[in-house]
Order: sequence, then C-alpha cells, then structure tokens
Amino acid sequence: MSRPRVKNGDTVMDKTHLVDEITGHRRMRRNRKADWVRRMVQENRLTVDDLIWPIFITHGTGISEPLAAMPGVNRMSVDKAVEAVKEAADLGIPAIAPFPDIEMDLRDPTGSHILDANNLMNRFIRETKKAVPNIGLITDVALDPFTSHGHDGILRDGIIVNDETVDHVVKAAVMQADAGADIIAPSEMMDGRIGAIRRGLDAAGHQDVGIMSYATKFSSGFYGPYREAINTGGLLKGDKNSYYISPANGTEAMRDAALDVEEGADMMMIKPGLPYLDICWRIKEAFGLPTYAYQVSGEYAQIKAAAMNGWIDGDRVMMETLLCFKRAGCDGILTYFAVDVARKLGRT
Ligand SMILES: NCc1[nH]cc(CCC(=O)O)c1CC(=O)O
Repeated sequence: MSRPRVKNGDTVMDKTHLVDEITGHRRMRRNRKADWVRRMVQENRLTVDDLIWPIFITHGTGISEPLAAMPGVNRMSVDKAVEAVKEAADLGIPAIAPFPDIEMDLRDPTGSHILDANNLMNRFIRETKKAVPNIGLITDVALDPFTSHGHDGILRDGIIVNDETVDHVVKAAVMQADAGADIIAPSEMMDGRIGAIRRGLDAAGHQDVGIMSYATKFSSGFYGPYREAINTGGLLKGDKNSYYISPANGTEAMRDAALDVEEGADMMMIKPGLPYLDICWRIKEAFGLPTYAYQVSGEYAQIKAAAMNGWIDGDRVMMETLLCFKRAGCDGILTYFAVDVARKLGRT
C-alpha cells in the first residue's frame, strides 16, 4: 500500500503528519500558491470608478487649510476646491460630495441660509459644473451646516420638527438642482423626505436629478472630525438620537431603507461604513439598488492616526477597508482617501 504523499512546499506529507487523507484532498492553498492564480481567483476589485470624494468647502478665497483630526484633508475655498475637483476628474474619480463650512453669522435656528440661491454650497455647485462638467455632483441637503445649534433640522421647543424641516429640505434640494447638482443626497433622516424631494424635483422640471438616500444613517461617534471640519461640533447641544438610527438596530434600519425605496430613492447609502458592513450586505441583497458606503471622518482619522504612529501600514489598511466594502456588496464608497487611492490605482 502506497501512502498518500502530498507536496506542500518543501515538506513531503505522509502519515507521520496529523492532516488526514480526506483533508489532504481538499487543499484551499492550491488556489493561493502563486500571484498568477491569486489574481485568477480574485472575486472583488477596487477601481477608480468605485470612488466618491467628499470635500469640505469654506468661505473666502485662496484658502486651503488642513484639518487637525483629518491629516491629509484640507478645507478649501471655492476657487481652490474647483482646482482640486479638476484634478479628481483627471484622475477618473466619477463624483464628489461637497460639505460647506458656513460663516457663523449666517447660521440661525431654522437654517434659513440654506434657501439662499447664492449660498456657499450653491455657488460651489455652479462654479464646479461650469469648470468641471464631467464630474458628478452629489449634494447633501441637511440643515446642520446652516443651523446655529448644529442639528440637521429645525429645532422648536427642544424638538427637531419633522415636516417643517422636510419643507425646507425640498426647497433646498430644488435650489441645488437649479445650481447644477446631479444627485441629491439627503442626510438628515427626516421621515418622508425622499418622496417629498422626488415630487419637488419633478415639479421643478428636474426629473433627471437622482436621489441617493442616506438610507441608513446611524447615530455614531465616528462623525467627530467632520463636525470640526464644518464647525458644528461646538454648537451641537445634545445628540441626534431622535432622528438617526441606533447602532443597535439592524432590522429597524432595513424598514427605514424600505421606505426610501418605496418613496423613489435611486441609490442607497450606509453611513458610517466599516462597522456597518452587515447593513451594506442586507440592503444590497434586499433591494438590489446601487448601494454605497460612507467611510466617514472618524474612520479616516482612525486609520491615519494609527499609521502616523507606525502601528499599522496606512496604505495597506486604506486599500483593504475599501475592498471590504466591495465584498460586502457595495457599488462604491464615499471616502476621504479617494484621491490617494485614485493616484495609487493609476500607478499600478
Ligand atoms: N448631516 C450631517 C452630516 N453630514 C455628513 C456627516 C458626517 C460625515 C463624516 O463624518 O465624514 C454628518 C454627520 C453629523 O454631523 O451628524
């Protein structure tokens, strides 16, 4: 009787080893043994088409200022931001998502400045559309950059009032579409907003403007650095638990997402990203809509901080996290790493 002999690297396996005959026939490592076969069996890939770049814009001109908690990310005035967007388009990044840092004295309890056709956001949209027509503009309509209390809606007697906020949000969405926004991405999690925005856009002749729903936005500690970037951190009283979803609730998140689909969302987004990959998978499986994850500011900061301490290989973890979103069913990722990744992919 000849004994089973399996060549595994330099070792000739035989019955002196503990791997049994049956296990010995099922060797996962055959498909991992060399770079060429690893490439053949690779199931998911990250490409530049998967990247959406969130950027912070501020008032003034000639400004590009670093953000302490987001090393490598700058807050830019419109002129500088448009230059940066041009570069992103040249790298092949399909779309950007701007967030405005509104002047403090323009903020008020109802966020009324969001309804100014000439506010920072709308000016940026117009300038970018003109200068870089081939990049997609995905714009948020939440009130938080515009309110004096940092909440995403109108605050009355300690409560964020839903329906009045939605009226504001719809008007703001139409104005952003008038300015040239391609996709409206409402992040304020008010009930009924997707249907209301759809009707508002259609009534204004913007049938072609899409809606990417922040379908499941969780009440998360990972938004910290973003609040520094648009200067809402110091303003915010209390928390956003009365409108964002609890991190404990996956089934509730699915119900919320289902309503957005019914109301006419074209695309879905999950935010934050990495701690919520189960939700990404469930949403993609359940609805089959184009689905995106937002790798938020705190996720970016974590990776950068650990990398700067020499505790992890920052580039490697950046690429790994983004690939994991693809494996979890996402069609793309909003990530502050977008330009770095596009450059890296362009080189390989
Ligand atoms: N409408 C609020 C909004 N828009 C984008 C982010 C977070 C983005 C990030 O952390 O990168 C938030 C969260 C918040 O402040 O509650």
